[in-house]
Amino acid sequence: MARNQTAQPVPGASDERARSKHIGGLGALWPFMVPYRGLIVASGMALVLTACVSLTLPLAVRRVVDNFRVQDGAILDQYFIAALAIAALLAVGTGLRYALVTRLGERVVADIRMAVFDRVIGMSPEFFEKIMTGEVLSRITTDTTLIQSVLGSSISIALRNFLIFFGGLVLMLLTSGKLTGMVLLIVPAVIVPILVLGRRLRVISRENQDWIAASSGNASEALGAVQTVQSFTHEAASRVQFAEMTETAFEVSLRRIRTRALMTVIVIFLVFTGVVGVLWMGALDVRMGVMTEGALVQFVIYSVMVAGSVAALSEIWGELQRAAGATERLVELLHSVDTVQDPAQPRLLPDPVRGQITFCDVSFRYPARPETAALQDVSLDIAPGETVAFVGPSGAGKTTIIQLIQRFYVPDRGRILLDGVDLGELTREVYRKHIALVPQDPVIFAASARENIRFGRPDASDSEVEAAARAAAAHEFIAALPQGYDSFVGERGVMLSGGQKQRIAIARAILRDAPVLLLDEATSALDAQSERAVQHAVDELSAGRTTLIVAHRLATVKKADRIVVLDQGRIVAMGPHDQLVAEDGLYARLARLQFTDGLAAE
Ligand SMILES: Nc1ncnc2c1ncn2[C@@H]1O[C@H](COP(=O)(O)OP(=O)(O)OP(=O)(O)O)[C@@H](O)[C@H]1O
Repeated sequence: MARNQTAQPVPGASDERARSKHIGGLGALWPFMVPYRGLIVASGMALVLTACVSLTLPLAVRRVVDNFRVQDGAILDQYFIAALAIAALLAVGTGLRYALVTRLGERVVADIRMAVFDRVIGMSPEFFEKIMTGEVLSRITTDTTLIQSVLGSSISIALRNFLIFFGGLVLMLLTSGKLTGMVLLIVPAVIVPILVLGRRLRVISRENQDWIAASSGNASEALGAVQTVQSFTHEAASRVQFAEMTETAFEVSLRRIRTRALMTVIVIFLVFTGVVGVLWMGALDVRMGVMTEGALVQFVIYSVMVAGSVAALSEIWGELQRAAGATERLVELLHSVDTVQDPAQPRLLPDPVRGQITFCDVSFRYPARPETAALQDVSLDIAPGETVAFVGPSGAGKTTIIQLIQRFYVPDRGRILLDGVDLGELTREVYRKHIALVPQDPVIFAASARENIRFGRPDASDSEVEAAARAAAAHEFIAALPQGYDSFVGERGVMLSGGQKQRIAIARAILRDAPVLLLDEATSALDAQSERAVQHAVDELSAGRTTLIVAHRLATVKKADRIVVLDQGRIVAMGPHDQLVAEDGLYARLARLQFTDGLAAE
């Protein structure tokens, strides 16, 4: 499979992505958080409360230890009760913080998901030429999940650990300046190997993930096309490819395991040596009466808390960076500018819309192919109710005409008018209500037959849906499905034949009941019976509407009021079938070659 090459991880590519992630990128989340100020303040308060409470716990422990040998047991009881009260406060505060912060994370991420989808669903096709739908989906799901975990926990954990780190350090100093000094001397000895090995570990982990992603990409491609793989007996090769990538991922993870193990040995050894050293010094101080046992215990607890907060912060830092990158990517989507814009002050269409379509000197190049003109100086006036068939060799610009009429792109020069109003002066939503499209490859959604037809007009009643299906010659086969109109037709309509899908698409367009009909005929030949059924449905649909057909069938072309012959983006001939055949130009040649039922049979 040729895609294999692209599936290979590019060394350093993800590093590059990671490095560009400045944690400041998270600032872009702020506008999404502002509406929930109350929640933020409440979470902040719960957070500060729990941090302060946990810092007081060692103080209570110290009192308990120092009063072990006091005769009056009531004092000891008091300190234990105080410790219990602190623990209860800590428990409630932590639960509250969790509930508030998680809710904030979920809410903000739901808002971001909706904002991104709202933006993307309205973008014109040029946007999707530059970005793959898979990428948009991964941004909406994976990137927002990262943000969710950051907002819903990491940020609050980071803040709490900041508080505990500084608070704990100050309290350590107050407990024993000498021992704190010792700890501060030991810290660099532990931190340096963690930093060095940690960096190596990150690089290896990323490489490992790249390989896993590549191997699953490879597997999903092979499984997605499993029938093709089996038809070409490519299973063995696919197995080898997948095994190689998986083994490589395993070898990389072995390197990760070795580095991690080494790091664990070094860190545990250094940390415990340090702890033993400090305790030793502390014990000497206690023996000499410079320090009480309780103070030593208090000091040890603070050191553990401070060390724990440093470890937590170092872990969370990477997550914050990843989330910052994710935020940047989402914000990029949110701020992407659409090449097609609606006017600030749109005009209205005359009521009722008659369906006159006019092309005035239209020239157009696709933004992705600026060197070739897809349409050049096209002028054409289509009367209300007229049926016009567009024919021409492949790449002549037929589909481009249909795209421009839907205003998926804006012409470089010239104007396109509906009932005398320039499309640029209308909002796309208003204007497209007057258009019904039957695409070449009918899109069927993973829903019931009824819902698929109702897509044409969501407020249509069941009887209107059925009437449309009858007119499209689709009623009979739908009624024969196991659950009739409620039958699920499978993802992309896999449970339907080509002709059935087309008739559903036609029923959808009939239901839409728009004055302008755009029909991109399917190129693939249907059997004679389906062909007749589809043809009948098309006749029913186009009656009384302005109809533009990209035609591939002789029957369609012959029925059209007018045939427009396109070649290399220009109109080269125009007229009814007989006249064009008599002229013996491109049309006559095309007709002989292209139309499946051929002129020879005439
Ligand atoms: N999205 C696009 N980006 C860049 N170029 C495009 C795009 N879509 C079409 N083209 C180019 O524009 C020209 C006209 O294409 P168009 O799809 O209108 O042809 P067509 O007459 O419908 O052909 P066919 O009968 O094969 O469908 C072709 O040269 C094509 O390669």
